Formats: sequence, structure tokens, C-alpha cells
Amino acid sequence: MDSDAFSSILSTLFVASLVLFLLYRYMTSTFTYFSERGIPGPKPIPIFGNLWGIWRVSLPDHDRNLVKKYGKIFGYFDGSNPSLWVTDPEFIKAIFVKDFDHFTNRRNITFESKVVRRMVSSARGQEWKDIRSSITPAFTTGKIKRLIPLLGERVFLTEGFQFFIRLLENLIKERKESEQKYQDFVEAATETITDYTKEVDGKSSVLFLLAGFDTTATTLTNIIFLLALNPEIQNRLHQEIKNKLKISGEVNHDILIDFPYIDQVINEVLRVYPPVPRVERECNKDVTYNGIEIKKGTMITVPSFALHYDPDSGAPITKLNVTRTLFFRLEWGLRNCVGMRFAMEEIKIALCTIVSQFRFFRVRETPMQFDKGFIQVTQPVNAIVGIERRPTLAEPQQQTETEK
Ligand code: HEM
Repeated sequence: MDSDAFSSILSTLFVASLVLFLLYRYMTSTFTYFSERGIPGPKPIPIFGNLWGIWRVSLPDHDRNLVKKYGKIFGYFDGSNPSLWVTDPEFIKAIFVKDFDHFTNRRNITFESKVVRRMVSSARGQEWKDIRSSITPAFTTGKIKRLIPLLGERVFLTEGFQFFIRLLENLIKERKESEQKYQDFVEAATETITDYTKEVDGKSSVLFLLAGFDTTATTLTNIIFLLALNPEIQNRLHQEIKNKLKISGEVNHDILIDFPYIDQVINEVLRVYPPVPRVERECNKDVTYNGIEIKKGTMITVPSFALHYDPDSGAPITKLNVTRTLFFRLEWGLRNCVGMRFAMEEIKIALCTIVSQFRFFRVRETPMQFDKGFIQVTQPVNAIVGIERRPTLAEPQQQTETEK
């Protein structure tokens, strides 16, 4: 090899190494963010940060293990972006409630679709405030009551989200061209958010589906699964529903009044299996809490499963303790779940209807499993239970196996 060729190879190698080195420096430049502040956390790797391998594990287990290892406040990297993980209740309250103005937004994700981009859950700053204040009136008690006779089979529909987007687009288009009144969810929602609807060409009702559909259906699945594993709680719930039905004759809004046990059961299931696995906020101003400095742009992540569990008890939780009340559920300050009351009403109506007609029982020992990898809603993938039809109120009452 002549000396020109040799020096050309050398300079190519040098430039390539320099580029790789600069790239590496660039990709890892944020990795000292937490160590400089004395905050513990798992060691990140270039490109992935702490995300490597996350697609192979279940998010609830992954998050609980991290909190068990690193404690109530630690640093994590989504790629090269620092995110402070918090399960300390006082810290959470400071961020979500007291200093809400510095933590108004969720993660900034660029969506292609204008409709999805402007959903209340992904909207930011003033735009979020405008959308949120225009949809809140859709969730008054009166409107929720009006919607509940309409639920029934819709709660159990399992078609894809895209299908609903198309369906709603067509539905709203048809409604615009018709004078007819339907008194249903689409109408109630579009009535209250007329300004927003105009702006995005009638597609805004979609926002309720993404946040509200999977969470509610998942919660119902989880309740049924845990009732099957906790027959004494199922029996008491069934007995209370039966007593209510003896008076009212049918499942409706009124039987839910003065029925604290059903709230206790639902709340406890939401603690054990929270459908939204992580709740996030983005910091928009440098702040310091108890000596912990949070720079503008840092994400705050609250891992729900780890927050709701005692990290020291490693066992899978299947035992419901309906007397437990102290946990965060949907109450996360001003940007909390806008559909909370609607969801509770919807779940209670469905639960009264189902539990009054069917008994659920354990068919095998396998604990609940969840989808692996990044998920917005922790969907159960192994919630198998036995079902037995109960006698109707009019039929002679026979005791089921567990009631004997
Ligand atoms: C059991 C059912 C449900 C659960 C567990 C649930 C849970 C949550 C959670 C944890 C959040 C995030 C709160 C935060 O960031 O602080 C949220 C936000 C939200 N939820 Fe729900 N949700 C449920 C049902 C519903 C329903 C039925 C609707 C609509 C009809 C709905 C609409 C929304 C919306 C629009 C947001 C975003 C609010 C905003 O950014 O202003 N959710 N939900």
C-alpha cells in the first residue's frame, strides 16, 4: 500500500472516530443530570437511556422493581431526556396541586393528526385550559344521568379505535345535516364543545374515547377478575345490589345513591390495578423542593402501580381490602380525569347489571398478567374466570356453591 492510500485510510478512520465520539458525547450529554444533583437511579445507555429491554417486561412489574430498588425519588432517562420519578405523596401534591402552573402539561408528542394533537389529554398551556373549560360542563350530574340508559352493550364493544374515529366523524357529519334530536353522548358532548368542534371540523368527540373507553372497560374486567378471587366481597356486593333491586325493580341511577360499598370495591380495584400506569407532567420553570432542583423541561413521572403498592411486599396483589382509602386514584389536581364521575357512574351501572345476574369464580391459580412494553392503559391479558348465571329475583333463590 502506498503512503497516500495509507494516509487516506488513516484520515477516514480519524474523521469516523471523531464523528462517533461527538455523537456519543451529544447522546450522553444529559446523563450527568441526576448524578450531579445527588439523585440516584439506574445507569442509562446511549440512544435508549433506561428504556432498553422495556418491551420484554410488564410495565407494572418494571416500575415496581425500580421503585423498590431506587426509592421514592430517583432519576430515569427516556432516551436522553431526564425524567424524575416520584412516589412521595407530599412531593406529588406539590407538583400536581400546589405548583400546578409550573407543571401544566404532559409530555410533548408531535401527532400527525390534528384531531389527536388537540385532544384535551395532549393539548398544552392555554389551549388545554380553553378546551378543558369547554368540555367540563358535559360532565354535570344531569348530563351523566341522561347518558347512562344508553350505555348497555356499548361498554362491551371491542372494535378498534380507528373504527370509532371513522364512526364518529360520519355520525357528527350526519347530525350536522339533520334537525333530529337524539339525546345521546355524541349530542351532549358536541353541544357543550361547539366552538372547539367548529374549529376541528366536528371531530372532537374522539377525545372522550381514547381516555375514557379503554380505562373503563379495563376497570370492569379487573373488578370482575378480583371479585372472582374474593368471593366474600362478591357475595356482599351481590346481596347489597339484590336489596336495592327489591325496592327499585331495575338498575338505574337512583339505586347508586347511598351505596358506599360499591364505591369501596371500585376504589380498591383501582388501587390494585390502576388502568393508567404512569401519570406525567412537564416542568416549565426551574424549581427546587427540599433541595431537589428540577430544571425547566424535565419530566415528572408518577408510576401508579408502584405508588399504590407497598414496594416491600413483593407478592402479586389479589386480595381486596375494601377498607383501605388512602391512595391517589384520579384526583391529580386541576388536570385530573375530566371523566371521573361519568366513569364511576358507568362502571357502577354495568357492575350492578352484571353482578345481579352472574356469579364469577376462580378457575385457576394464575395471577393477572398485563401486556408487555409501552402501554397507555394496562390491559389484562390473562383475566380468566368462571361464570355462573344467578337465578332471577322472580325465580326461587338457590344458593350458589360459595354462598352455601
Ligand atoms: C375507570 C376509568 C378511568 C380511569 C381509571 C381514568 C384515569 C385517568 C387518569 C389517571 C388521568 C390522568 C390524570 C392526570 O394526569 O393527573 C386521566 C385523564 C383524563 N381522562 Fe380519565 N380515567 C377514566 C375514565 C375516563 C372517562 C370515562 C373519560 C371520558 C368520558 C375520561 C377522560 C379523561 C380525559 C379527557 C383526561 C385528560 C384530562 C386533561 O388532560 O385535562 N377518563 N384519566
